[in-house]
Amino acid sequence: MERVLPFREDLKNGTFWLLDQRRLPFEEVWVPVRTGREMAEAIRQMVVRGAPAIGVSAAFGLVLAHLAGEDLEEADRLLRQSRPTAVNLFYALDRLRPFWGDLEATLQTAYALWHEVEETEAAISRFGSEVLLGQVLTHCNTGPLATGGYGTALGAIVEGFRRGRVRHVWVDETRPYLQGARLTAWELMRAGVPATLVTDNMAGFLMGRKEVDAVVVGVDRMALNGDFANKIGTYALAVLAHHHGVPFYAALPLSSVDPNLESGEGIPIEERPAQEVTHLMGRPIAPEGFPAYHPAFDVTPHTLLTGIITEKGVIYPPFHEGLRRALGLL
Ligand SMILES: CSC[C@@H](O)[C@@H](O)C(=O)COP(=O)(O)O
Repeated sequence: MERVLPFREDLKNGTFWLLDQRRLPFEEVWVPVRTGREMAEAIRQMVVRGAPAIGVSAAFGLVLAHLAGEDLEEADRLLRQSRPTAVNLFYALDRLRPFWGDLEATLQTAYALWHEVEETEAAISRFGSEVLLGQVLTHCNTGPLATGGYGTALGAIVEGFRRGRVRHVWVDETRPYLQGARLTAWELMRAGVPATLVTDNMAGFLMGRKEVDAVVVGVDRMALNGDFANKIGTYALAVLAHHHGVPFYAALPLSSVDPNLESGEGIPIEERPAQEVTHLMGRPIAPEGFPAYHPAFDVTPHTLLTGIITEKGVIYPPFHEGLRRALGLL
């Protein structure tokens, strides 16, 4: 089954198209983006989301700013402010900065970033498929829609199914934004992988019944010691897995590691509008005006991790050493 990518380029017409992920799986609507400012707004509003996809989109956002004759410093600033947690956004913009004076080089770097997403995720899928077996539980959405490539955690799951290792997937609905119910379920259905949707609070029940052989999730930003930020709810899942002795893996490209952070304490956590908690798909589910809190990510300490699946292989403890070696810092 062909994967659906979150974007397609039409730069000769000055346009980068985004598949509006807010409307999936009900409607497939493509949104044209023509400036860096528009791209920053699309990222903020989660038309496109998922750490690697945000990185590639931001890179093309800067290309659009170039083409549209915008002030690049301003476009770069707006893009950097769009979403704070996924480090891929900053990684991509940092990679482009040296080439600002040269449109062709900026463009080639944006394509290179996209190509690297594909290459690294093919490897992550391969390495990840080798450690997954039986029934796997995943959280949020980490498939092609979240990356522009094959996916990280979901890439490993789909490859594991193709190799006859993964038998069935438990899909966390992922409150409050429902990336699991809306996007992961859609992608697994298209890929023909047997899967069942559960609400986030069912994981403990399933683990208690020995219905989960492994948990695998994606990453928005990992520190050098292996602590990592991912979609809110990941930490609770890791604690449950630890309690039940269920292996817990994080899958990521090494570009999602922030080489400036020694531990997870310094990871900025995005706070999103309370309305995303008080409303479900635009409909209220709480008394009008009732306060709500919406941290969009949480930080899982590395002590709860079994292994880190990267494009260079699976890293096991001690993570600080393995990560530094993989990054070429040792
Ligand atoms: C391969 S995507 C990894 C993460 O970006 C993913 O798990 C996640 O948390 C996405 O959050 P989102 O808020 O939908 O951008």
